[in-house]
Formats: sequence, structure tokens, C-alpha cells
Amino acid sequence: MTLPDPAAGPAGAARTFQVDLRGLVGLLSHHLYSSPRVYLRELLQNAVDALTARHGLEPAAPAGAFGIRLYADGSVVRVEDDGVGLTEADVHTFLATIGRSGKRAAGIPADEPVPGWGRIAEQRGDFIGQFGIGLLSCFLVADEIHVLSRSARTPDAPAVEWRGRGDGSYTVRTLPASARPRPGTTVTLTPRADAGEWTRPAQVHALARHSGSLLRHPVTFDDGTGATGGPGAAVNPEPAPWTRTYPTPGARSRALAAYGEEVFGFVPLDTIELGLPAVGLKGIACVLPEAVPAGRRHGHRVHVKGMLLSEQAEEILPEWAFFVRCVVDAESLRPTASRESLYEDDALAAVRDALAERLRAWIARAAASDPDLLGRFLQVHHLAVKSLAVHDDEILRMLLPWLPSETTDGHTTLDEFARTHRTVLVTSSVEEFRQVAAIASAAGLGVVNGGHTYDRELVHRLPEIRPEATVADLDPATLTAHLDPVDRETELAAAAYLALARDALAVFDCDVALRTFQPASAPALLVDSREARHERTRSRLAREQEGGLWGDILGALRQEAPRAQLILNQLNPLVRTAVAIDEPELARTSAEALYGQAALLSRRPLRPAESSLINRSFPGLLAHALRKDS
Ligand SMILES: Nc1ncnc2c1ncn2[C@@H]1O[C@H](COP(=O)(O)OP(=O)(O)OP(=O)(O)O)[C@@H](O)[C@H]1O
Repeated sequence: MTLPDPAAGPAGAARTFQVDLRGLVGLLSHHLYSSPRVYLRELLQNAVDALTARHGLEPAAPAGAFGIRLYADGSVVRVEDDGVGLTEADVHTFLATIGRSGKRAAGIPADEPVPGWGRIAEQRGDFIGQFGIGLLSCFLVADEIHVLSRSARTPDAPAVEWRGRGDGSYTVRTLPASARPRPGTTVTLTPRADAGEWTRPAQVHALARHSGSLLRHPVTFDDGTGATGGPGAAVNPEPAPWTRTYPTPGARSRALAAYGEEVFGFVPLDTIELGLPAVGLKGIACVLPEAVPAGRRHGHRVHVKGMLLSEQAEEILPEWAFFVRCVVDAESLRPTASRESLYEDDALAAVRDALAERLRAWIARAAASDPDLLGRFLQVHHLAVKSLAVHDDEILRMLLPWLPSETTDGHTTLDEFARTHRTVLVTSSVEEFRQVAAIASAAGLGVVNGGHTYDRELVHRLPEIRPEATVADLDPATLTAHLDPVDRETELAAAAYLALARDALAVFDCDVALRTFQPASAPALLVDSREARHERTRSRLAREQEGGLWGDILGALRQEAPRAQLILNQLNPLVRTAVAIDEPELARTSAEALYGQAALLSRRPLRPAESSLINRSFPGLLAHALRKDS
């Protein structure tokens, strides 16, 4: 933390920026880090990097030879490592210069050795830190950072003590080697009173477990009383579950599922093992046991070199993978400065693609050899899978035989449906499907309800997979155009009734026609669409507001609104009786009741005028029937 000398130089001379360290720490705490708790993660991460560098220096040292020891007794927090350590020169260069990192030293060419940290070109990918600001996070909980270090690179160098303060001042002094007999670094914080929440022993232990449970170096915690398992209790007693060996594949998958449950709090529907040797990534994807809204992205847990980097990393999987949550540990993914998400670069894009590939392979394997698992999966996640299949040929090809849809043959798979219906018709809304389903199926036509999310798009992709299938959109107007007209005589006989009915239904902009169609049990079909209804409402408002501002605007928007159509079925006995009624009032009421029933059948929300029509017409018919009987 070098504070430049503010002494005035000669006029026009170049000066150096001054840094207000308090302002900088405030900036970090409010805008970079999500909470003061990150200080422990930063200290742990520095210790991990120092151990990595030490192993680089002494490659023959056994894996667990160097470790990290945490101590917190309520009055101090200490993090001690057997890492590469620092010389006095390192302290000035790296500890005391904000933005300077021993792992990415400014001004040092990439292939030059950085003191104590090896050749950057060879090792940069080995370290988690790179920005040279992480240590500042300690000022979120303490006013002073005390560092005692001894370099492993220069064993005969003295121990060095550095004290950095939040006001930007620091001191450095060398101490005899006996002050720190072994190489490594000890960072000690004396927490401020207002930081007790983050520095009490139980919290330090919990924070260390949270971010360090998968670290590959031995990490211990001591609270000075033995309450947390005595001095030297391991923070990471078990290696990551995917690195362990198990007696049987069953035992392995049970252990992975148990870990998934421990981490995410749900029993996974299945656990998918992930492994990408190119970036040293291993982990699991847990399939959610319950459906989630399409498009909702989940945070995944990403560790880098064992260190928990983020619990909310969305970027690691593509958007369509919202049916899983992952926990992975990678060697060389780059964290952002806040350390809470991943740096979006080519490597991350490649990881995302490769992980997506693993998920696809899992689906393919389930489709090929575990129909029971696939059935359970689709029952919960068919929507997610459909969203995936719309853009992904391979998934579409693989899962087409399994994807359920609502059709005129009931709930069936598209594949099955395409086998029985050479031409597959699809509606664009649920409402339209309800209007046409009965008539279309009575006429032997196969219709898929395309109103559910993704279904219409999927049906249209069907011929790519089943070239023998043809797909066409079906709207009610097309269907009614193909209904059989009645003969002239019948039409004439019904003319008076139809005129009355048109008059009664004029308020709904509804025309009335007589046709013959199957099933004979259906008295009437109400052909209408939401767009047409909106258009009619707009026209009506424009008429009402004529001359005013809104009237002009609505008038300008006006289009030719298709009218609704009530098509009465001449084959239906009730309709046959109705058209012969010679009592005008009763004929009117019967037409209203037929309209009301057809509107109810379409299951769309009724407009207030329609509800009052139903409330009027049905009791009217009832009263008439009772009068007749008495
Ligand atoms: N425990 C440690 N052992 C050895 N050197 C350390 C240790 N802690 C910090 N340093 C040195 O101090 C430098 C600054 O540390 P700091 O945590 O501020 O940044 P960084 O880890 O380099 O990058 P980042 O901001 O991404 O964390 C490090 O690059 C390293 O050279």
C-alpha cells in the first residue's frame, strides 16, 4: 500500500495520484464484495496460492506436507500457512502496493520469473488471486493487518514483519529467523468491535468450512478452547466425494447423491458426474426433483482449486439447463475481482459447451437404456426438455418418441400421433384447440394443442425428424369453411330463426350460421379468437370515444375485425327443435342459451355481458319448460 509522497514538486512536474485508502476500502465493501465475511475467503485463498507456489518450488514434497492453520479466539483471527512466504523486498512490492500481485506482477514480462512465485507464464493459471486487492478486504473487519513471513525461496533471509493500517500507513521490519523458524506466512487481524459478527470463533469456523471444505491442502481450525474439536480439528476432513473411491458403482452414486442433498437441500432425481480433464474440472450435476419455471436460471457452486468461488455462478451452464444444479471444482477457471462470479472468456464458453454436452449425453443414455428414469425425468421436466428440443436437433431426435402433448387422441407423444395421422394439424392457442377438437376428431382429423409452451414450434419441426409427416396450422375459420352447408330448403325454413338469433347476438358481433357436422351430439360451435375479440373491443371503444383523443388513436389502430360465428349443427336434435320454434321470445332465449353453452365449452374467460346472458337465458328456458309442464 504505497502512499505517494504528496510533497509538491516544481511547477509542471509529473505528480503521482494519492490514494485515500479508507475511500477505496469503502468502495470495495459496498460495490465489490457482497459482505465483510469475504475477508476470510481472501486470506484462505492467499494461503492456498502460497502453498501452490511452495509446491512449485519443492515439487518432490508430498501432497500434504504443507498446510494452513486457522485460529480465532474472539480477540484475534489468525491464518497461518506453510507457503512460499515473502522476503522484505516482496513485502514492499506486493503487500504494500495496491493492485500489484505476486501472481501477475505489473511491469514484469510474462516469461520472467517473479520473485518467489515462479515463472508467471507457467504458473499464472495455478493461482486464484491475480488482482492484488484481496488483502484489502481485511480492512472490512480490522483496522490493522499484521503479517509475519519468512521466504522459502531465500531460506537464509530473515523473518519480516509488516503492519498495514486502514489509514494507508504501514511499517516493515526484519526480525531474527527465530521469530518464524519455518518458511510461510502468518496473517493476524485484531477485529474491530463492530465486526464481531464475522470474527467470532464459531463464525470463522463456519466461514472456513463453507469456502474451504474442498481444499486439497490440510486446513485446521483452533478456537483456543478445544470446543470445535480441539486444536488442529480439520476444516476439510474429507476430500471431494468425486475424488474418493467406492466399493461399487451403486455406493458411488449414493455418496454423490448424499453430497448433492447436503449441499443443495434436496434429494436429486439423479446425479450426473461431470469431468473435463482439459480444465481439471470435476463435479456433479443434481437433477431437480421438482419442476421449475422455464428459463429460471440457477446458481451453481463453483470451486477453483477447492476454494469455493461462487454459489451463484449461472454462467457455467447454458440457459436451457435449468433442470439441474451443479457443484464443480476446477483447476483453471478465472474468477472476477469480486471472486463471486466467473470471468466470461473463451475458456468459460468452452466449459459451458462441454458441460452441456455431458447433460445431453445423460439424456441420451437415459433414453437408450433407462426408460424408467427418463419417464420420471420427463414427468417433472418436460417443459425444460421441450425448450431444449426446439433448438437442438439431437435432443429432438432423441426425445421425440417420449415428449407428451395434448391432442385430439388425448395425451400422447408426438411420435405416436404422427404415426396415426399423416397430416398433423396444430392450433395456435388452447382456446382454439377447445373450439375445434371435438369436431375435428369426429371428422377424423388429428389436431395437436399448440397453445402450450413450445408445442407449436415442436410440431412444426416434426417433418425434419419424420419426413413422412406433414404439418399444417389449423384455425377455427379454416375448419368451419369446410363444414357442410345445409340444403336450400332447410336453410329457408330456418331463416326466421337465424335472423332472430343474429339480432339477439349482435351485441357480441356474432354472426349465426347453420351447417351439418359431426359429432351430432354437439349443438353449436362458437368460432372466435382472442385477437378478433380484442379488435372488436378496440373498435367499440373508438366508436364510443369518437372525436376525442382516444377515439382518434383507437380509430387509427382499427383493423377489419373478424366477427365471431355461432355455427349451429343441423344434425343435433336440440337445434332442429330450436329452429322450428315459432314463439319469438323463446326463440331468442334459445339462441342466447346455445351461444352461452358454446362459450362455456371453449373454456375461455367470459365477458360480463356473456355472464349476464347466461344468467338470463338458462333460467328463462327453465321457466318456460316449467310453465309448459304445469
Ligand atoms: N499468505 C501469503 N503468502 C505469500 N504471499 C502473500 C500472502 N498473502 C498475500 N501475499 C502477497 O501479497 C500480494 C497481494 O495479495 P492480495 O490478496 O491483495 O492480492 P492477490 O491475491 O495477488 O490478488 P487478488 O486481488 O485477486 O486476491 C499477493 O499477490 C502475494 O504476492
